[in-house]
Amino acid sequence: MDESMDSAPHLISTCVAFICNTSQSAMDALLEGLNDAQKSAVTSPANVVQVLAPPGSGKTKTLTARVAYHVNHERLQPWNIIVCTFTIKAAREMKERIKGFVGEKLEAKLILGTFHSVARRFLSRYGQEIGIDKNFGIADTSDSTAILKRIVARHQYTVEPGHARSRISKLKAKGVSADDFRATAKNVNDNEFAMVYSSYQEHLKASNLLDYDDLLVRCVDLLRKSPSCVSTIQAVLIDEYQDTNNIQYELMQLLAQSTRRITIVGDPDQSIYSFRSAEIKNLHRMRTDYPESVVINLENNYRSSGCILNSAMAVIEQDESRPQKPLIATHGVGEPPTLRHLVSATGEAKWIIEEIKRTKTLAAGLLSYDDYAVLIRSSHLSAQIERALGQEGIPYRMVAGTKFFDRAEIKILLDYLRVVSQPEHKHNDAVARVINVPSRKVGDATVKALLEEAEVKKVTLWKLLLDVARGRRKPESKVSAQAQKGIEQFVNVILTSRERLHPAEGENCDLLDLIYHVLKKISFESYLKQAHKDNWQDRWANVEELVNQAAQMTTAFANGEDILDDALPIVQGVEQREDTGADILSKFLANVTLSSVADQEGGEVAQVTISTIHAAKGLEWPVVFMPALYDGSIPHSRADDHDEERRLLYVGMTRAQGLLYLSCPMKQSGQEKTKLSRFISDKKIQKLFSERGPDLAFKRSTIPDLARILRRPCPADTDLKTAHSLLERLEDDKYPATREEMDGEDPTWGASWGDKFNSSGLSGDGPKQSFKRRKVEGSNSISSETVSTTMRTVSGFSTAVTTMSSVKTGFTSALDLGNLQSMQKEAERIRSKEARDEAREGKDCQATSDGARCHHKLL
Ligand SMILES: Nc1ncnc2c1ncn2[C@@H]1O[C@H](COP(=O)(O)OP(=O)(O)OP(=O)(O)O)[C@@H](O)[C@H]1O
Repeated sequence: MDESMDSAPHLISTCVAFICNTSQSAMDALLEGLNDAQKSAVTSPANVVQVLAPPGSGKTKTLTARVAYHVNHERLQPWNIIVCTFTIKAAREMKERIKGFVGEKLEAKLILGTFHSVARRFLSRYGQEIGIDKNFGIADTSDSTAILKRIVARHQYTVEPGHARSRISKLKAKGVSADDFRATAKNVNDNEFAMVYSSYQEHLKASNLLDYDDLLVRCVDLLRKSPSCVSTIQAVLIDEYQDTNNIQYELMQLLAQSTRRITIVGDPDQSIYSFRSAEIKNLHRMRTDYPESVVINLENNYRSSGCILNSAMAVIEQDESRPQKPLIATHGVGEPPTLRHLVSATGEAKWIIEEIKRTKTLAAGLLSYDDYAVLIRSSHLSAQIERALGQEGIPYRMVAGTKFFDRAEIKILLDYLRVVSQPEHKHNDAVARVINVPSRKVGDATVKALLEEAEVKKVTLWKLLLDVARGRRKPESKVSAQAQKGIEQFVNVILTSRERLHPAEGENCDLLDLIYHVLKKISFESYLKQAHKDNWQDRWANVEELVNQAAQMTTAFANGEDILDDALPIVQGVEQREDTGADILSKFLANVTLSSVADQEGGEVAQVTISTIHAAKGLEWPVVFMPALYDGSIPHSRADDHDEERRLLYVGMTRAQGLLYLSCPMKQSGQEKTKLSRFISDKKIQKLFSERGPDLAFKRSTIPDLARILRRPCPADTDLKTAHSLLERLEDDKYPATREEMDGEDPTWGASWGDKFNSSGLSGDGPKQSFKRRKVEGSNSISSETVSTTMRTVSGFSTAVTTMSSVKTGFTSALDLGNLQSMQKEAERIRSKEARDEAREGKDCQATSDGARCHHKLL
């Protein structure tokens, strides 16, 4: 026997051992940092897994690891796995996390995105099965409203177009078509609405448009009719499941129809989208439809300090119909959250800015502006905060405010591109919006008349304009000579651009060249300079940003890469449409229409985030402010479901990792008096909060505790001390905090107490407040001793576990708060005793109110 044959078994066993070791180590890496419950969810052999868990318990982390587990250990092909997220931002974050496990190449092949973008992919590839044209456009909310406005005006219906749009959307979310609705219409109003709904659908169809809801509805139709389109799909995973609506539920079922392999993660306490028809009942429905479901609960919270968690639980536990659930804090107790009263909305905004500056400075590099979020119940509340941030020159980003693709200049350019892309089929509204931008002397009345004429004659506005420009048709309404010329110019812009869209046979469209052509033809930069003298540079920078995005896409397209999230598995027996060179523009437009993420993410400059609470779902920040917590704001005056409003507050509070501030101005910006939100007005709940912002200057444990919660290195003592010298006020004492302090408050609120005293000729560094300045603690601070975080190693992974002397490790309900409070009281008692002792010993510091002097001495 030859020698090599002899060594073969050894070689094979070495290889097997190597492969086993490699896959074992890959498995270890995948499960590293997960707790036992998370691990069992990730590796569960069950077909249907429901991970139900409270905020910050690692649901998204678990879902991500399960995707990686499917790929790395069950050897599923990534293109046979669908992952649906609730927002584009969440999709991006998950992509990033999955990349880390399976590598960039495999990650790119996953079908991962929002329900809408996943549905769009299937419709784009297989839509012909149900008669959907390949290059269908997507009608955004403003397109839908504009269409409905015209339908209502033309037939003199009584329904308000915005209301009609949201009613149609709700019906679609429940899977009720226009015909279904008509069949059940009970009265005159219903009959009228049925007609509006039908006309709207007809208009969309004639224009080859789908609105957001149609993407889901039509995808459901497609997958019902042609299940083979998803015959290759082996696993479906859904994030934020509690906010799925009926149509999304159906879509989930259809996507997973081949193997019924589904993993969902969710939290009923975070269900906050019923206004978008989310069905909290879908959790139970799933258990009925999939009796094989295995439910795994996660109980550890890895995000927030104990105090924050406890206050949030006290809020949610007011809903007595809700089952009690354990939630165990893994971090230290931390600083009690703040519940701050302020005199006015303006004062509240100024106070927020003061607190951002104070805490950021005192944290000596531990916090940056990126770490702060201001979460608001309604978007109009941002105005005061934005102004105050602007005045202080603090950079900020808006989430769910005016999004990049909603900015006027971007909308204009995109409208042009939409018309260039598909002038014949659709986008009457886009044509109408830009025909006179920049001005071509085609007045509103002319545009309106032409639009009506086009709709009545059932031709597109573009076709009508083309005929008018070429002298083939005389419009019914009078068109001035100037307007005629303007129409000709507009038609010329579109036609010359379309030449670039369809270059010579075999050549691809150069998207950049096309965009530059449009910009030049409409002299867009000059137009912006003229129309927006004060901020045209910013607007032009936005345009440049859009061009950058197009450039990236062009490069990817040229390199033959899969641009956008467009890849779908090839299914035998179902024809898959090929891309052509001209498709790049429609893909680009589809992508931007579906984009609803905040702009300028990941920019160089650290920025404070302003977001609605709804849009903050799934996110976390070291420091969170929630202003305007009064009845009417939260619960919102128009909200029917107060339980959902309470959940909203709970979602907001649980976004905070280290510091949480709730605040309530005594007067709204319109000067109406306020009443503290009923969700936090209970005395027992108020006890969980401190009246003022946390003590970061005098209490030695605050910053080290914060650093531990954030898993960041603690700043050096010298840096912390230097930070003190940078601030005039070390504590949250610039504005009065209690009702007593505010009584007799003069109407010039907004100026600080100090300012007011100075201006009234009084000297001193503030009013006579009941609030006592604190003194610097010794290094043997109580809090850091009472709460310590230790690392425990469990089967190859480490988790931070909090141990507290005298209180138990976690808590399961807000009732445990008694413990926390008594602990804090005890800490406070010992601190005062120390201070008294020091005073007796004749030290420089006075025990009560002279902390500031003491502090200067210390420096
Ligand atoms: N086992 C763990 N050990 C340490 N940190 C963890 C663990 N699991 C999750 N985390 C961390 O906890 C934080 C919250 O995780 P994640 O966002 O996945 O929670 P979630 O349950 O999806 O929260 P929410 O419901 O509020 O969106 C993240 O910073 C995450 O990295």
